[in-house]
Amino acid sequence: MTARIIDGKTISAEVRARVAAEVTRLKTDHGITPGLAVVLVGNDPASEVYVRSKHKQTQEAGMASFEHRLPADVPQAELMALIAKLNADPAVHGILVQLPLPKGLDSNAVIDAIDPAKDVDGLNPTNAGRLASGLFALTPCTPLGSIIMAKTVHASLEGMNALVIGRSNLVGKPLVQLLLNENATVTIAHSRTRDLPALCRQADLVFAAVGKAEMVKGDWIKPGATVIDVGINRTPGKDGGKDKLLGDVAFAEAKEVAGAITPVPGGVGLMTVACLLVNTVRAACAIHGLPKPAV
Ligand SMILES: NC(=O)C1=CN([C@@H]2O[C@H](COP(=O)(O)OP(=O)(O)OC[C@H]3O[C@@H](n4cnc5c(N)ncnc54)[C@H](OP(=O)(O)O)[C@@H]3O)[C@@H](O)[C@H]2O)C=CC1
Ligand SMILES: Nc1nc(=O)c2c([nH]1)NC[C@@H]1CN(c3ccc(C(=O)N[C@@H](CCC(=O)O)C(=O)O)cc3)C=[N+]21
Ligand SMILES: [Mg+2]
Repeated sequence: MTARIIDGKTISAEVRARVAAEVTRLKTDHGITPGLAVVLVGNDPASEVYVRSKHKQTQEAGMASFEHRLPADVPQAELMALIAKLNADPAVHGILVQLPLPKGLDSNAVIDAIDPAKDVDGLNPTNAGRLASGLFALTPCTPLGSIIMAKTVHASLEGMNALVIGRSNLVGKPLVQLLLNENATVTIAHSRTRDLPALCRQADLVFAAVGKAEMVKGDWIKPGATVIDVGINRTPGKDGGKDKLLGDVAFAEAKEVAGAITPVPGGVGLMTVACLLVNTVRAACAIHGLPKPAV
C-alpha cells in the first residue's frame, strides 16, 4: 500500500484564498487593513527564507507587511523598545519575533513583552494558558496547520490514538491542546520516552516534531496510520550541491506503510505561513471588537 500524500501546496493555497477574501471584507466593510510585523535579529539563512515567504504571502493576501531587521549584537533594551513601539502601533495587528534569538538575548522576556492581542505566534504565556484553559486564544501556527492537514484525511479526530513526538512550547505542547479539543486520545513522547517505536505502532495519528532528520522509521508506523511530519532539517547537499530539507520521518519507508503522509518540503511548513495569515486576521478582528472571522 502506498500512502496518500497530503499536499501542503493545495491546502495552504485554499487557506490563503479564504484569508484574502476576509481581508477584502475587512477593508471594504470596516476600513481595516490587517498588518503583520516580523522581527528578525541576526541573519540566520534558514530564517531568511521563511521571512521572505511570509512577506510575499502577507502582501499577496492584501495585508500590510512590516519587516524589522536588527543586528545579532543588538542590546536587549533596543529589542524591547521595538516591541513596545509595535505594541502601540495601530497599523500592526500581529507581531512575530523569529526564534531562536542570537546568544545573549533573553527570548522569554521578549515573548512576554508582546501584547497578547498581537501575539500571532501564540507563544505569550497568556495565550498558552488560555489555550490550555479552553478559552479564546491566538494559537501557534504550526500546530494549527498540522490539525488542518490531519482533518483533510479524517473529518473527525474523535477517539483516535494520537502520538505527539516532541514537547516544545512552539509545537508539541500546543498541538496536544488542540488534539484534546478535537477529542483525540493523546500520548506525548520526548527524549526520555521508553520504547518510542512500540508507542508509535499503536498510533492512528503520528505528529513528529523532534528536529532529528528521518528519525521515525517506516516499521514504527501502524499500517494505514496518518503521519504529519513537522520536522524541517536542513542538510548540506552532496559535493557542495544545494541544501536538502528532510523531515523527522523517513518518508520513503513510511509512505509504504502509512495511509496518508505529509511531505517535506511541501507540507506543514507551508501551512505554518498560511496559518500566520489566519492569526493576523483573527487578531485584527479581536482588536477592533469584530466577531471571530470565518477563517
Ligand atoms: N514545519 C514548520 O513550520 C516548523 C517546523 N519546525 C521543526 O520541527 C522540529 C521540532 O521543532 P521544535 O519543537 O521547535 O524543536 P525543539 O528542539 O524545541 O523540541 C524538540 C522536541 O523533541 C524531543 N526529542 C528530541 N530528541 C528526541 C528523541 N530521540 N526521541 C523523542 N523525542 C525527542 C525533545 O525532547 P525533550 O523535551 O526531552 O528535550 C523536544 O521535546 C524541528 O525540526 C523544527 O525545525 C519547527 C517549527 C515550525
Ligand atoms: N517565532 C517563530 N515562529 C515560528 O513559527 C518559527 C520560528 N520562530 N522559527 C523557525 C521555525 C521554522 N518555521 C518554518 C516555517 C515555514 C517553513 C516553510 O515555509 N517551509 C517550506 C519551504 C522551506 C524551504 O524551501 O526552505 C516547506 O516546508 O515546503 C519552514 C519552517 C517556523 N518557525
Ligand atoms: Mg514542510
